[in-house]
Amino acid sequence: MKTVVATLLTISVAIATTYYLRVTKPDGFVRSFNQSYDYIIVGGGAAGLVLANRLSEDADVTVLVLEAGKSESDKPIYDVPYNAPKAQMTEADWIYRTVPQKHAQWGMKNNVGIWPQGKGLGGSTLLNGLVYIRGSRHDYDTWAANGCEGWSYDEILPYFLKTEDMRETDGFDEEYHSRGGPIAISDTTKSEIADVYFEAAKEIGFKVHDCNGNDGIQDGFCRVQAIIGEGQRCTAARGFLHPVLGRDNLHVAIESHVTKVVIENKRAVGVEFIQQGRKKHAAAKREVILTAGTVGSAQLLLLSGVGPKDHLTELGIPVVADLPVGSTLRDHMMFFVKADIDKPISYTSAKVFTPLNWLKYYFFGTGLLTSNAAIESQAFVRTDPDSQAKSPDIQLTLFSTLEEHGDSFDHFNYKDEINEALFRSIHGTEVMPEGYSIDVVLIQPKSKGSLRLVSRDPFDYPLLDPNYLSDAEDIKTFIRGIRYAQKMMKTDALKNLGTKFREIDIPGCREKTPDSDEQWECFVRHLATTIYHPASTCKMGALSDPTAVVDPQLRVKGISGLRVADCSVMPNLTSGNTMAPTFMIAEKAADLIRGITGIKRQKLISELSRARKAKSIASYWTNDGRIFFKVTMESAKVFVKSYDDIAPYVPHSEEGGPGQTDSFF
Ligand SMILES: Cc1cc2nc3c(=O)[nH]c(=O)nc-3n(C[C@H](O)[C@H](O)[C@H](O)COP(=O)(O)OP(=O)(O)OC[C@H]3O[C@@H](n4cnc5c(N)ncnc54)[C@H](O)[C@@H]3O)c2cc1C
Repeated sequence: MKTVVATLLTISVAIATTYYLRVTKPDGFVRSFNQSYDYIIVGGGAAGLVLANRLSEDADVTVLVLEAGKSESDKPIYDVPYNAPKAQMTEADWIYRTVPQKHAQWGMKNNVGIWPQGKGLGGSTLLNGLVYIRGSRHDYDTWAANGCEGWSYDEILPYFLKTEDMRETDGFDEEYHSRGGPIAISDTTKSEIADVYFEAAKEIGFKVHDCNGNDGIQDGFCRVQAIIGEGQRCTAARGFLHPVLGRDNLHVAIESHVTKVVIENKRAVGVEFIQQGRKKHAAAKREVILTAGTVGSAQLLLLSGVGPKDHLTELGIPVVADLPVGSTLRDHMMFFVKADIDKPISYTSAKVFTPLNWLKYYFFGTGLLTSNAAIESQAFVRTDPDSQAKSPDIQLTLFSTLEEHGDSFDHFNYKDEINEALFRSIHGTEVMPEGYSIDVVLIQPKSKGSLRLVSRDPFDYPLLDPNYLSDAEDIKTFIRGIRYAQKMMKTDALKNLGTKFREIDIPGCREKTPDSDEQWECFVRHLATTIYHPASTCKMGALSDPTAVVDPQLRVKGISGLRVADCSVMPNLTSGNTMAPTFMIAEKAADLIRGITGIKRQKLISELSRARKAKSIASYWTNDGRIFFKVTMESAKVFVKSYDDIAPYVPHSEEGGPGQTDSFF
């Protein structure tokens, strides 16, 4: 009897300890403050926590992070990858809304769409779809060509690598992936249906590869990589903050809503914020860094007198700097096409949310709950055969389920009759149907919108007008994307699963000819929604660029001691989801702030030392005045500014001398 009790006791203690270790997180948040800090970071989201970690590496500087939301440490539910959609519309979501849209969202109540954005430590990494995709070489080379010096693909790739802790070993290419960074990246789960997508992709001629590798040329088909480690979501808080909460020089304050940047004589000297109903102030000795996201950072600049003169004057806000804050809002949109199948191999809530899967998740980090909402594969396509486009314009994301948002109908603000038409036959059934969804995403939208204040009250949500589908080109691209999705569904591989296209039957489009472009346009204008990637409200550009708010060092033009370093600075949307690029922006920002001109230099030094060991450089070539070299033993593509840097390591017998070019690119 004693042995049985002892065994049961030991098992219980083991279970309790495992559970505790997996679901509890450190706490280290301050409610009392110093008078001043070297750096004040506004917003503890994806970007803010990168900066908190990197800037506080230097023990001599003091850093304060102010986050409006709570810590997520008491909400383990955010960590479960399959729960991603359920984290929306909770207290970790600002639940913004768009203004009524003229050209889109016709199927939504008052043409108003809901815009989730994360609130709490981790920001939108608390509730996002976990997809880790960097965008294309062309995105960044275009940024650089348009005046953002230092932001070309070759220059920013090392910052992607710096963030990453790649957990996969299969096909791991060290030129494009690395281990040991703060954010765990794993391949998503691989259901039986995911294998079939690959067959389908090959059938229609997609190149199957790593969309985060391949020299930044995304075109093709790939598994989805996601911010998952040990089966759990690796939020920015888990990756960047928790390991450094013990640093004495880093203070993190939650439930601290920043209401204004204090700017004196064109210099940011501190911030005002409200914590638990009390107004507080913190002074910045060096810089205030805004990382409050695309909505929050722009809103704060406007409240602080930085923005379009007319708009500020209208609201009675004294103008500190006349800049086009909020004038170039952009967002990606998505549209789902769905198919039923007759094999029981897709995800359904009934199959996923079982007691056994919860046990597997909590104790072993395995099972269906570790799937990021059934998002398993993706394709990047240049759909326009006539265009000279250098990168894809459509992303197809394959969800191995028919359920978009768990079992909720409310996420998109669709009218009741639309909800009925779209979801009743999926969620309102006793046996949930099997199938898959192809999410067609417009990754290079031409439509451009705006963000404006509604009042001087910092707690009033701003007017968010993405102006979706106002550019007719966007509709054409969407329809071409839908045709690709149809093409995939018609492959033998997917037909063999019994693929049956799920007809869309919604009021407003019934009179259109079935499957005509006109009918698809009608569907898209009614049903397409945000895919939650608003960006570009504080656009980066050359000092001379009248559309830019920050310069390529991310400094707000005309104001010293103030930077913006989050998703809002993107000059243009990247081709894919925006979290990985935001991590990269913040990694680079940390170095810009610290005066490090780029880890390109560090990488160069280590590559040169490898070359020294290898005794030679195998080959080199030039491109746009830059010199690239390969060492003999390992393939390492690095560029240097001058031939002199590599000359000592180039053997005399080697072909090519100064000035010789090679058409490698
Ligand atoms: C539902 C959803 C799904 C998504 N899915 C994906 C995906 O699968 N893959 C992907 O790559 N990207 C995805 N994204 C986008 C991605 O998460 C964001 O682009 C990224 O997190 C932006 O980082 P950020 O630092 O700019 O802003 P955020 O991460 O949103 O952080 C901003 C932080 O600032 C805080 N803040 C705002 N205002 C104030 C204030 N006045 N005072 C103090 N704090 C403030 C906020 O509370 C928040 O914590 C998704 C986003 C959402 C919302």
